[in-house]
Amino acid sequence: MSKIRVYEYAKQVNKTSKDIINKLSELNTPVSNHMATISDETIKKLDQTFKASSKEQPKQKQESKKPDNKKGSGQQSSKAFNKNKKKQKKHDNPKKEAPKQEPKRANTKPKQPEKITYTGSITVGELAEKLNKETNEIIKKLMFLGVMATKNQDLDEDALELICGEYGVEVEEEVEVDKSDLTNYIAEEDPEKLEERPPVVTIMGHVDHGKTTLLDSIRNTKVTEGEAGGITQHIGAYQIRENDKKVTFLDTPGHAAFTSMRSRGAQITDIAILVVAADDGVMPQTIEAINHAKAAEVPIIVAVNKMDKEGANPDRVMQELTEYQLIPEDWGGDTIFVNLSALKGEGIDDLLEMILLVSEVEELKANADRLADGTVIEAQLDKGRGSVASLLVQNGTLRVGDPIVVGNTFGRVRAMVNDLGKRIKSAGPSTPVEITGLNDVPLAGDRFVVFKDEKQARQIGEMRQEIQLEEKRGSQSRVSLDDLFEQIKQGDIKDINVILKADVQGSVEALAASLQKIDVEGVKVNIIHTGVGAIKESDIILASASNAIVIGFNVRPDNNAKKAAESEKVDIRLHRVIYKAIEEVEAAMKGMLDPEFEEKVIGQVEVREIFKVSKIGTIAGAYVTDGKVTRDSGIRLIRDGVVVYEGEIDTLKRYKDDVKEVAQNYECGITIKNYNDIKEGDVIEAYVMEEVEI
Ligand SMILES: Nc1nc2c(ncn2[C@@H]2O[C@H](COP(=O)(O)OP(=O)(O)OP(=O)(O)O)[C@@H](O)[C@H]2O)c(=O)[nH]1
Repeated sequence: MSKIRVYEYAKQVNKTSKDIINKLSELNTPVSNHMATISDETIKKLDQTFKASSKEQPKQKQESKKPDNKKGSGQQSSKAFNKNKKKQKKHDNPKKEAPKQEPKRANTKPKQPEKITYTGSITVGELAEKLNKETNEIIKKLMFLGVMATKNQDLDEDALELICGEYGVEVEEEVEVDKSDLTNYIAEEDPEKLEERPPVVTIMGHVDHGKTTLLDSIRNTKVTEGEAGGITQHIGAYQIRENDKKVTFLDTPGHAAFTSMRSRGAQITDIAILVVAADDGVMPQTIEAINHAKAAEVPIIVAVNKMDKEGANPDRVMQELTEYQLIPEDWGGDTIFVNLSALKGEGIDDLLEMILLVSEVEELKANADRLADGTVIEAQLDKGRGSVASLLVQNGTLRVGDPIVVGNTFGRVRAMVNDLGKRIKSAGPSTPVEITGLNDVPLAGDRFVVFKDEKQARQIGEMRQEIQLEEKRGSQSRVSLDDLFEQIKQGDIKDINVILKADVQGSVEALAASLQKIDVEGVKVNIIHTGVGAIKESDIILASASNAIVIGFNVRPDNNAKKAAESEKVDIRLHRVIYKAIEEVEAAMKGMLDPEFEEKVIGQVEVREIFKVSKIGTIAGAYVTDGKVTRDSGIRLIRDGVVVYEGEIDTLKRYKDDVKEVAQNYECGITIKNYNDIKEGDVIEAYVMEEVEI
């Protein structure tokens, strides 16, 4: 028998959940609430009490519920009743009708639906409507069940199930299908058709520990061995053959690419090779790599590299790694360690053997006999070929001519090339290929799905493109230090969001603290994310999502981050000196608050006479030769073509009157603020500052 919950049982025997709970505690099998499940044995005991009399139940229920009807469900039935008796006269009192309702009851019952559905969430009021009940009745029932809720409150799943259970109504959440979601178009797997597939391997480890050398070494010894005549083609991954089995290596070493893929929801790695140099031991990026692999729940094989070097100490590496729960089999753990020299090509066979072993244990499977889906490894625009994307087929078989949606792009697979530069017609699971034929360039980590029908692929692709465009349009234009002023002026931003990456934690903290102290007229720096290490694609995605600028201190963006920053239009600022970084942000903020002004000369005045007045200073008796001079204009005093003073007008008079401006061909008296050394023959140039339209 399947599990039954207290409220379900209560419903079966026409009792309240509370009755059942009380009975259960009497039977010494107490339960915590109405949702508790009851065992078969307990059910038997309950049956003895409740089912023995259940034959009489309906009658009993009707009788016992009679008084109730007036308060609770009675209201509901009166509503239903009124609905059924539309022609009934208005002055009819439903209460009076109550006794008459009784036989009619059976007819009104279908009014309560057998099943209700909802999407997302449902309020008490909405539920009442769906159940065809009065809201008050639902609220009361909920109270009785220990749930306090008002009409407009959302009900959680438990409460919803509970109350619908009380009414004997089935409830189901309707999940809205997102038509643009590619995963909806991946057909359900037929387990019968699953077959072993090659593992996909990523090589990770600390800088200079030999990741690239190892990748090259494997490729050189293994690829060319089997496939003579091929010309190595960099498509982001390659495949080798060992003991008649294939292994796929992603050839962007390091965990940056691995993580940026993961941040986009793509999980393509089956096995991580952790390269640790035997002469150097565990280093910061070794630990990062371990954490990334663990977070992705990918099995790790440790490759202790540079064994040929003097000072190589594999035991030390093993010892150090025990701290991170990577314990060799010899020491009672389950981590595979392989000693090798990538440079000399020694130990490579052992490593491959171990990869095949782990992959066997992992039981990696796929179905080649279906439409393909997988992930973009990398993509770019090629001048001659247009959009070129390297894809890893993860399931199914990809064929030339297939209608395909890749991320927000779509098309038909026009040409397909493998890692040896050979044109191929089809590619099965775990195969990396490079394709052309897409209408645009997708991003690394994007998912691809093949469609049967080209029309549908186009439709879905266009829908996805449209959504992406909408998102772009809807999102604020990106902040950049260059146009910060404009955006603040328009009231678009109040805080400047910053993502901070630095080489060491100390710098992160110092820079973050200083940036946060900047306050230019209420506009502040808001640090939304900090981290140590290179600027990664995930930083850019975060910046793009939160309209932030990225500041890198002694670090640089990796390639994926650069590409993403370009496409997402995220402003990256790189610095090597802390105060310069602070200065730049502060200057941009001040710049934005002090709008740019441009000087505009409005007139020329000739000094013709000088009057020295003891209390006032020097007054220039002058004549406006060109334009005009105004009371609030700035002035430049020019003597023999040289600016001798720059300042402001103090007083401007015509005869004895203060005036605001004096026009061309008029005489005036001028004093200059804080300056008395005016001479006959000087020229006063008057100018104003005008705000520049940006
Ligand atoms: N002696 C010796 N040197 C090695 C071995 N493997 C790699 N090296 C050397 O170590 C240096 C770094 O190797 P890479 O393969 O570039 O290291 P990496 O981990 O890819 O470095 P990054 O790409 O900078 O992270 C190079 O000078 C290699 O020649 C090895 O097995 N033995």
